[in-house]
Parts: sequence; structure tokens; C-alpha cells
Amino acid sequence: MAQLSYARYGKDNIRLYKVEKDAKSGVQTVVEQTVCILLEGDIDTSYTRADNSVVVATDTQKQTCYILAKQNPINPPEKFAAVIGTHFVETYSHIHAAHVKIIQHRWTRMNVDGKPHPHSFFRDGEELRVVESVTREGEGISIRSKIEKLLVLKSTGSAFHGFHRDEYTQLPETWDRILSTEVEAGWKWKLFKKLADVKSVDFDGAWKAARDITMKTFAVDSSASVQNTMYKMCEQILDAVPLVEAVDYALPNKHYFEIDLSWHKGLKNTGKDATVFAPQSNPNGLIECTVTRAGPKSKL
Ligand SMILES: O=c1[nH]c(=O)c2[nH]c(=O)[nH]c2[nH]1
Repeated sequence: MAQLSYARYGKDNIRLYKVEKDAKSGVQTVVEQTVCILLEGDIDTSYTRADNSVVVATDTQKQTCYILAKQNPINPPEKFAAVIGTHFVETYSHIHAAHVKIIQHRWTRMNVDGKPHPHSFFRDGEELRVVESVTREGEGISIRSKIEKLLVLKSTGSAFHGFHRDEYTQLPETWDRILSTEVEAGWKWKLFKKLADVKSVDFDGAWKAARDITMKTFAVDSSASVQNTMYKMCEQILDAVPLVEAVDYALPNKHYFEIDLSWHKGLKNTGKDATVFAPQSNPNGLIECTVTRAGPKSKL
């Protein structure tokens, strides 16, 4: 005998673009997103007994996404995710939870002849703003905001020494190294009871604070390790955004190896003379942490 242990279904990769046109100034503002909606509820019979009467078609979910985008602001993505999730849980009595993920792509306004252009934009990097939300009937709306794919590098101001050494250790200590990573940072909001509670939150301000703290700390910290630098970032984000209950980072350590060129006419390219390096694509360190305000340590 088999049983359905867990099920959810929906539409992934819904591509969405919305333009706002200010008739007076002629200035237009654009937002582009990729949306994923996954529904949970009393849907077991659609799997076990071919009962499609309980299925809100994934095409309906996509159409709903477009309609809600027309009727509501889609930025900040946290609020739009909560609008979508609440719609499905409130509209269908047999749908009890909606998982909504929104990836927001960058369109940065062009400066032309020193002035912001009214309707032209460019992609200034692959960085993404991401929202993962779950709206659950009778519980509320949980939201995790994220920065992904923010590639950063500092050419000095980073050290790594004093680490455990034994017969397996080959890595030399360093007091001056290149530090580069692709930032994945998340901040989990305290549970919102209802949509109205989400509406008053400054999600854009929190995103900007998290991004600024990440960049500034990365730049100015005399880094003892990726671990210590990321912890400092988490502490500051918790301080800056009172409604956030946990901050997490996942930072790959993108290594740049020294190249000994002394074999060629005694060329000096190591230690303080190192200027030409070999960027490594793999393997890479991967350092992760979650920092919360208080309470007992949970096993992650
Ligand atoms: O900041 C670092 N943390 C580590 O845990 C580690 N391990 C390593 O080889 N290099 C580094 N750098």
C-alpha cells in the first residue's frame, strides 16, 4: 500500500513585467519578475483518484498572477507575494497554503548626458532580489527576503591565520589576501498575521539596509575570516531592521591563487610582490550561518 505523504503544485517561471507611466512628467518605471506559485490543500484526490475537481489549474494560477499584477503594485515583491498568497488561500476553501517565490531582476535607469533617462534602463549585473513566502490559512504570512548573486571582491584587507593545523594541513597562513564572494543573504521577517500587517512594512528600506551593510562591511572590515565578517553583517542587519528575526548568509570563498614565476628569470610574483593571480572556479570554500536575536541555539 502507498500513501501520498506531501503534495503541492502550481506554476513556475511566470515571467512578469509591469510599467508605471507618470503622465505628468513622462517618467516611466519598470519592474521585471519571475514568479513561482505552489499550492497546498485538500488536493490528494487529484493524485490518488484522478479527481480534477479539486485542481485550480496551473494556467488559472498564471492568469491570476497577471490579474493581481494589474490590480496591485508588484513592487516591493514582498507585498506582491503576500497579495498572491492571500488571494489563493482566501478564494479557495480547500487551498490551505500558498508558497510564492518572486525573483526580481534588475532594471537600472540609464543616465544619459548626466541626466536620468525617463524610459531607458540597463542590467547592471546579475544580482537578484528574491522573496520566498508562505501564506498559511489560520497561521499567517511568513516572508524571507534575499539578495542573490551579488559578486564582490576586495584586493586587500583580508587575512586568514591562526586556523587549526595538523598533519592534513597544507594551507599557509596569510595576513593579506584577495577576498571575493557571491553574496547570498537572507532575512526572515517575524510572522505576519494578515495581509494588512504586511502592507505597512518598509521592505525596500530593509533591502537597501541589508545591501548597504553587506557592501560596507565587506569593504571596510579588516577581515579575519569569511565567518567573522559575515557574522558582523548579520548583527548589523538585525540591529537595523527590528521586524527581522533571523539573518542568514551563504558565502562561497572564491579563491585567487598566487603564481610563482621565479622559474622565469627570477620574476618576483609571490607574497608582497604578487600582482598576477590565477582565479579559481572550483573547488571553493562555502561558509554559511544564521544569526537570530536570542533563544536557544537550534541545530541547523
Ligand atoms: O575565511 C576563510 N574561512 C575558512 O574556513 C577557510 N578555509 C580556507 O581554506 N580558507 C578559508 N578562509
